[in-house]
Amino acid sequence: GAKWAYTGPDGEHHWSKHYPFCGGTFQSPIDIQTQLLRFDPTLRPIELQNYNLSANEQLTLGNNGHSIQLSLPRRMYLSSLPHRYTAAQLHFHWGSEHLPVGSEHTVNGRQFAAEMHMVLFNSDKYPNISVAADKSDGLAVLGVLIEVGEFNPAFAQFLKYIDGIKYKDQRVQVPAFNIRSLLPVLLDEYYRYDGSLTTPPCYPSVLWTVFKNPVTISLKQFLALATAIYSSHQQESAPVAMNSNYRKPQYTDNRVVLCSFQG
Ligand SMILES: NS(=O)(=O)c1c(F)c(F)c(S(=O)(=O)CCO)c(N[C@H]2CCc3ccccc32)c1F
Ligand SMILES: [Zn+2]
Repeated sequence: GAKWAYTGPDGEHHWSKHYPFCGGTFQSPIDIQTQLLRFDPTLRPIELQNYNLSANEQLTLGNNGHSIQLSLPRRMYLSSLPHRYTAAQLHFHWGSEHLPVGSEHTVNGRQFAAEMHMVLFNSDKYPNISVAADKSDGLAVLGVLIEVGEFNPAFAQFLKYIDGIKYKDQRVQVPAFNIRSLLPVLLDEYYRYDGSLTTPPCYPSVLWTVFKNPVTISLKQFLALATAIYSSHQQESAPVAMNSNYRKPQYTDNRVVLCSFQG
């Protein structure tokens, strides 16, 4: 499809020219206003199956020009939703060295340093993520807010390989690890709403789950994300640093954000 970016003439205010859904409804991310949340007692703790991967298995870590993404094995899935959602990939959104705020979802207007997204597709109904991507019940994304603080040994498991994916379309194989360790401790405290992909083609096909509790990474780990990655190919003369790869909050309109917790 047509190229898009986070700034300049192909930036987010121009996405809808080539990707009409980006100018539509049910868009993500949004600002989560905690005073307007509705507690829903039917929201069960998130349950991931087969996330404890063994080190003799390998995952593909890649730079797709918009983010860094880690492939996930198809045997990993979410079992706590009405349909089985099978894992596809996880990727990140972050700020820049000089502006360490880069999450997509905000909470009461507060933007966090970064955000991790685990993308899953409805494998009860669709054969793969590409077919599921534009179906209203096609995708589920788990969002994890990231703050700068304590060193995160789980993130280190793949961050130590990012010098191999500095440029667009580079990929490396990394030893698999326990993907659960990337998620917050409490999987029963989250926000839930209907939204979209936050990148073109912005399909309104995502059941969003954003965990209430952030995880932390160290400043050094944040800077690795914000300074070591380029959205340009290696052979290009002018390297373009990949940072601030986040879409701004969209209109909530009359969507109600549910929450799985009280108080
Ligand atoms: N923030 S987000 O969760 O909405 C989101 C992204 F931010 C993002 F960058 C990607 S991508 O594939 O890495 C690049 C552009 O699609 C995807 N990729 C998904 C979307 C559709 C699709 C189809 C095949 C493989 C991956 C994806 C995504 F779901
Ligand atoms: Zn994302």
